Order: sequence, then structure tokens, then C-alpha cells
Amino acid sequence: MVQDVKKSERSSVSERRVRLSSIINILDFEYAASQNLPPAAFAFLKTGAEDEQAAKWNRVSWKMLRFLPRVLRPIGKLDLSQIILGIKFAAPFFICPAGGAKLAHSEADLCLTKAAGRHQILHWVCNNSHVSQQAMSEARAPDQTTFWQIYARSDLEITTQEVKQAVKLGYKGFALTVDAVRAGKRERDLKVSIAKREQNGMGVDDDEDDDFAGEPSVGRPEMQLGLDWISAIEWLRKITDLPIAIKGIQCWEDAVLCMDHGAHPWLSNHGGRQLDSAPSAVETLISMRQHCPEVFDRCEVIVDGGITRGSDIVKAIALGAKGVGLGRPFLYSVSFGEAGASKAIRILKNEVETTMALLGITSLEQLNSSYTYIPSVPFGTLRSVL
Ligand SMILES: Cc1cc2nc3c(=O)[nH]c(=O)nc-3n(C[C@H](O)[C@H](O)[C@H](O)COP(=O)(O)O)c2cc1C
Repeated sequence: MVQDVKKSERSSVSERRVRLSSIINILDFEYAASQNLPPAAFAFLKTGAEDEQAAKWNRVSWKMLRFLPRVLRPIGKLDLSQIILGIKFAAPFFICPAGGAKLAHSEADLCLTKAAGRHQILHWVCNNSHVSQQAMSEARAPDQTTFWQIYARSDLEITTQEVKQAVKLGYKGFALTVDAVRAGKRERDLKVSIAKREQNGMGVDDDEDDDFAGEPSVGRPEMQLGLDWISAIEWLRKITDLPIAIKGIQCWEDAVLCMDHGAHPWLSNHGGRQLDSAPSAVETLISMRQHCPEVFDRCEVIVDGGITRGSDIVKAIALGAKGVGLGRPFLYSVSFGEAGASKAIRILKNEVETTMALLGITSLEQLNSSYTYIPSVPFGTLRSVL
């Protein structure tokens, strides 16, 4: 399925315009990928839906929050470890599932699992990768745990077999992605595909031109469109009793439904690639704190979207998230292979540690909403909102 980037199009180490050694933060990886990757590959990874409002807002919304640091507290050893769906990892952030990683590097999916294993963080493996389930599980370090993400295929039996196989191969948690029943209109990606086709002299009859409705350049199998909460959870529960997250929760009402059905809400708008103007995970976290705080006690809330700094990760945890996913940042970093992904993890760990020390905490368990606020809302009101 995954479109191959021709070898000649992919830059070799010596051809790279931006070198790994020059990178000091996560946004630097995006710049490097924009310079080093073929334009079509970068466009596929970067694109959001339509006007990219959701993709941009995801990033900006973490910056709405400010910290309330505490001082004169002894800061000794910092403990970044976090339990996500029952498994202890060395850090609270993880690598999100992402199809098309091969556009960043021919061995991207394997490199991501290996880098995650090296640093004992979670890789939530994508079912739409170019590598087999078996090969992905073989890339794990001996003591490494990975989780598996699924789309429900139109032929549910195929997905059923895939989940059974994932259980056999030792995956310890699942995510059912539900925000992509239809692909979002990803214009940045579409424009590059159309330009390429026109460059190749392949014209289209003006009367029949419906390229504007084209599928993303990395295809996906046909989706199952008939599931609802009851049938989806019943189907999955017949196959496994391992933890299940529902990926793509975008309002507190659906977070409550997750809780009621014994699943964990994964607050995500697919990196702004699906519904433009969808809410960011920050907004959903805050509305959950107002309307259904009990979900944080009964479920593990996972978030992703627009995270570029260790401080964003700490903010998410302060608001109640247990696991914090990054998609594009790891895709951009893995354009440098395993060394790039490993550097991205080290940068994030270092930023999380610095943020913790400057907030006056030594473990993530000490974090709570009193460490953060939104300045635009009157201070007193906000403290009660959070
Ligand atoms: C290139 C790309 C491919 C993706 N493919 C999948 C996928 O196959 N399954 C899925 O559940 N999410 C997929 N996602 C969404 C990510 O899992 C995650 O929700 C999102 O990237 C987080 O936002 P961020 O990129 O701003 O960190 C993809 C994201 C990107 C950027």
C-alpha cells in the first residue's frame, strides 16, 4: 500500500542538507525533514486537513497553558517513569502509530521500535505499516513492550485475525482508531500529487476532473462503517481482554462512553488530518475536567496532537493524561534512522526533566492541575475550572 519513495529521491547521509548534529529541539527535526526529504514525502507527513486549522491549533493550544512553579523544594533524582495501560515505561511520552513512515526512511517502523526499546518508552505500532506484524515484534528488545493499533476493516474478519495474531506476538495493549471512517481532505498532500502528475504530462479531462476528492497518497484499506459503541466493544472483547483505548475521542461525552464500555479514551484528532477545526486534546482534557472528572479515576486518558516540547508533555500530565503521544515529530526524526528517533527521545526526556525540576517536582505523580493555568481566563475562575 505504502507508496515507495524511489531510492534516487531519498537523500543519503552525505547529501542531507541539514545534519542530525545541528538539531537541538523537536521543531528542528521538522525543518530538517522539509529540507532533506523529497517534497512529496514531506507533504504527506506534514499535511493536515483542508486549511490545517486543527493541525495548527493542536500546537498552539498547548502554549495557552502557563505553569505555576514551586520553588525551594529539594530536587534530587527525577523519576520520569509512568505506567501506561498497566505497563511501566521510562517516560510518559510515546511514539504514535503512523502509516507511511516508510516515506521518512526505508526502515522507519523498525527503527522506531528499536529506538523506543533502547530508551524503554512505548511504541504504539501502526497496523498500516509496510512491515509485517511478525517483523515488528521481532524488532523488540527482550524486555520491551509494544502496543498495537487497528482500524476496523470493512471485512471485520481480517481485523479479527490481525488482533488475534497481535495477541500471540505479545502486544500488550490495543487502540481502535475511530476518527478516520473516511479520509480527511489533505490538500497539501493532494497538491503535490497533482503537480507531480501534471509534470509527467498526465492531463485530466476538465469536465471529469475530481482530483480535489483524491485519497491521501498513502492508501488505507476500506473501513468498516457499521460499528457503534456496543458492537465495536463487544467484537473486540470477544477477541481479547487486554486493555483497549479508543483513539480519536474529541468530546467529553464520548470519553464518558469509553469509560462506560470499559475502554480508555485516547484524545486525538489524528494530528489535524481528519476533521479540520476539530478540538485539540487540551480542550477536550479541560472540558472533561469540568464535565466528567470521574473518567480520570476510572480510565487512563491518552492524548496526542501538536506536542513539540517536554513542557507540553508535562502540561498534559498535569491535566490528567497518563500517556502523551507524538506522531510527526518521530516521523521527522526517523528520517535520520534509529539515531534520529533516539535523539528525539533524548531531547524530550531532557526537556521533561528540566520542566519537572523547575516546577519543583521529582516525580510525575506529584503533578496535578494546580501547576498550570490559562492566563486568558481570570485566574480565580480558572483554578476552579481546572
Ligand atoms: C503521516 C501520519 C500517518 C498517520 N497514520 C496513522 C494511522 O495509520 N493510524 C492512526 O491511528 N493514526 C495515524 N496518524 C495519527 C497519529 O497516530 C497521531 O494521532 C498524530 O500524528 C498526533 O499528532 P502530531 O503529529 O501532531 O503529533 C498518522 C499521523 C501522521 C502524521
